[in-house]
Amino acid sequence: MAMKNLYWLKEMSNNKGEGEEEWSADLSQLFIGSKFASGRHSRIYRGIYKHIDVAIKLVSQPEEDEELAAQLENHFTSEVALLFRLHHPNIITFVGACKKPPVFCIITEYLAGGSLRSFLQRQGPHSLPLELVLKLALDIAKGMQYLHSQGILHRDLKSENLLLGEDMCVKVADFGISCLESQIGSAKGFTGTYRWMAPEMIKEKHHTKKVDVYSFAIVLWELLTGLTPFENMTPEQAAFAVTHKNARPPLPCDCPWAFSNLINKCWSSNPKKRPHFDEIVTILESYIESLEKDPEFFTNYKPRRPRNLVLKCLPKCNCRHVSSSSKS
Ligand SMILES: Nc1ncnc2c1ncn2[C@@H]1O[C@H](COP(=O)(O)OP(=O)(O)OP(=O)(O)O)[C@@H](O)[C@H]1O
Repeated sequence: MAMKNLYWLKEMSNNKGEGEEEWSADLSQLFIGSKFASGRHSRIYRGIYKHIDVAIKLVSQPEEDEELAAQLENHFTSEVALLFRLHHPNIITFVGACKKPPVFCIITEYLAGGSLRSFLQRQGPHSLPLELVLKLALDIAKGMQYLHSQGILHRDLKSENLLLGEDMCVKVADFGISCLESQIGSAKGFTGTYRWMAPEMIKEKHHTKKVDVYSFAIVLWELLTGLTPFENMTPEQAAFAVTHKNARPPLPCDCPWAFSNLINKCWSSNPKKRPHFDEIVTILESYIESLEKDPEFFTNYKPRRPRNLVLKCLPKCNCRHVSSSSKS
């Protein structure tokens, strides 16, 4: 599928008329089918583009709200520019786009499994086998590792924006509020989703790639529990609890150490303490390898103590001894 799309994309970009962008789709080759989903400002249709099964996101600009219309146009332009340059098995494949105001459309591959959120809702709480949690988490982490390697922040990572393809392969989608690391502005007036949003972003402070690592922790929690984060709160109450009470969704009491350890690091309130996706991918791959060797891995796993913690635990007299002897 990805190869096919790349081929068409290349062909499309070789035959552009005046005023058309490299990514412009040939609308005479597009067949729009029925609507199957909606976003806050969009409707998503199934369709066929040059014999490929596609999803078509149609965004209509509201005539009565100029500010919102301008914002939606910005999101569209930035989403297309970013999608156009991304090629990875865990990132949704871009097919083409069309900008004919007041209608904008983005055409991507169609992912029959729908969103991870709806999949988790269908499965019910606490029902995914840990092997599957690991596989899905690794797919997401690999997609995010690639995105960050391209200098891009997603900024709206959540189970609704993760889509399931064949063989339960997860792909990261919806780059409407993503941006280049080199162009991060303030998070003021941000339209991301509070339940998944890092505290520094809720506070509209300076933010980094690490906001995606925080959101990844919440998604990992969703995979383990099948629940909605901060379910009994409104999004605003959740934002308040996260920023002022350092609240996080409760980990299940039977949550294996291997996961709670990783989640606690990833949603740390200090962004610098959150690992990079390179490290997360390595950790998840090591878990998969260990699980293959030892089916009891999750029961037997004990986190290694950091070295400075061992020093802190030494009896005081030993510490004094160490410091006095090093002085002399
Ligand atoms: N390529 C696709 N294949 C299958 N389903 C899709 C695809 N694209 C979108 N969807 C479905 O449509 C929903 C909304 O898509 P998307 O998040 O891209 O729209 P949006 O307008 O950006 O939404 P919002 O602004 O509310 O986040 C997804 O959660 C998913 O269920």
